Amino acid sequence: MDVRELPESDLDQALDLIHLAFHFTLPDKTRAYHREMLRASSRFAAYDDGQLSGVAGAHRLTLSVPGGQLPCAAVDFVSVAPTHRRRGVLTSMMDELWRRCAAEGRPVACLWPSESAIYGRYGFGAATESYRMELDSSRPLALRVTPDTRPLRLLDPADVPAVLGPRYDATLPQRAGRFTRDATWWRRQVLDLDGARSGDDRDGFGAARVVALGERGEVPAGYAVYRTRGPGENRPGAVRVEELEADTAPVAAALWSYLASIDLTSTVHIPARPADDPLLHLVTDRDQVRVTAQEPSLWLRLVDVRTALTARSWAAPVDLVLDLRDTALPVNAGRFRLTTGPDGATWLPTDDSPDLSLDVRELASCYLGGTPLRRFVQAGLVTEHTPGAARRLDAALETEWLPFTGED
Ligand SMILES: CC(=O)SCCNC(=O)CCNC(=O)[C@H](O)C(C)(C)COP(=O)(O)OP(=O)(O)OC[C@H]1O[C@@H](n2cnc3c(N)ncnc32)[C@H](O)[C@@H]1OP(=O)(O)O
Repeated sequence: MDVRELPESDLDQALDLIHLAFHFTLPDKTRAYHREMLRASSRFAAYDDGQLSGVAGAHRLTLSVPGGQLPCAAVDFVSVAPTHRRRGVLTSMMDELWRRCAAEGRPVACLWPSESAIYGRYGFGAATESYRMELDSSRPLALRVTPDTRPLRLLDPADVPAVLGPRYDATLPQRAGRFTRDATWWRRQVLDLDGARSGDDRDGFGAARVVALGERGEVPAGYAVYRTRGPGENRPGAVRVEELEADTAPVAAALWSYLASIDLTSTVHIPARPADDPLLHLVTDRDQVRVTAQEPSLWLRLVDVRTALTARSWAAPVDLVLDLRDTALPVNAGRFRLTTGPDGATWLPTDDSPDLSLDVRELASCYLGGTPLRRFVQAGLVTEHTPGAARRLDAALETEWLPFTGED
């Protein structure tokens, strides 16, 4: 299997393969959108005797991590021809991904798997979690916090990147697991203004609306991106909240009150919120909000473990020896002393006996401050040789807010 750069001349053939593998029949504008995304990515393909049999691309994104940001390969489009499955094509393409990450200086890679069973073997671990929620808005939303009384206004979608871009950027240090955005990303990925991303298939929900809170001319103290669907024969009118940011609890209270009181709607669908969303505590009647699913969202791979560990900030000092397994990228494996402090961390090879033995996959799951390492000790996946070592490492990894990735 020959894995190499996917040339521009093979883009259409690669799209055919992607749409075949994912069972997609898409309108022309969505195909054109996929083509542009694939063309702009770090793209590569597997050829069997000259025949295209696998394809993958990595978007060149920047991921927020605790205390900073890292260049990230956001893996997408992974497709293997049904005639070539389970012959190691994906494994060969992953090896190409590691080479590209090293060449492009991307210490981390991430993805949303189509199936959770696929990527753990390559050292990816679920690093952020999201809650799917539903709010019953058939009755007034009662809250325990008085909503901020500053005005709400609907933004013209064309103004959103300029008005909300800086506001969104300000959230990056607060929550790990997010991507930096440019104006195109706002327009196409977040707002889907031309319907190309969704292919206009939005389950009856209309165009993106954006409501912002704050005085005109000021950076909004909060905003929500949402869509609405009027009542139908067998279903009530509904609001779908795609993104919501608020500086304070009263700002969040004002935005949720607005979303729960839109005429001709009686349900608010909330597909993805952080597990520590204050909404769950703001409501007077907790039964008014139901968590309908709790699911992993972003899967992370520490491709260059040393760079990743030394790039993030740490909440507490530790001095621990970790015995790290990494079968897909043995260059990371071995015994290392992790020393953290207010000025950062060092990760140095050592012969000292380990306090913890773990796989790079579990380290990735803990890296953004999501799942505590103790959970993996309890699950028998991480070995704690020194009692209390996992608890100490958890204290150092902890972040004020849980990591969250709202977009896929
Ligand atoms: C980020 C994204 O783009 S996610 C999208 C992934 N793509 C899809 O789901 C599209 C449809 N599926 C496909 O194209 C292919 O089946 C792929 C890409 C999932 C797998 O490609 P393959 O070339 O068949 O994988 P490959 O042969 O390298 O398999 C390597 C190992 O992973 C395992 N594996 C592969 N796919 C799966 C799966 N869906 N579930 C569980 N295990 C899997 C194989 O059994 C093999 O295990 P082994 O090493 O123990 O023998």
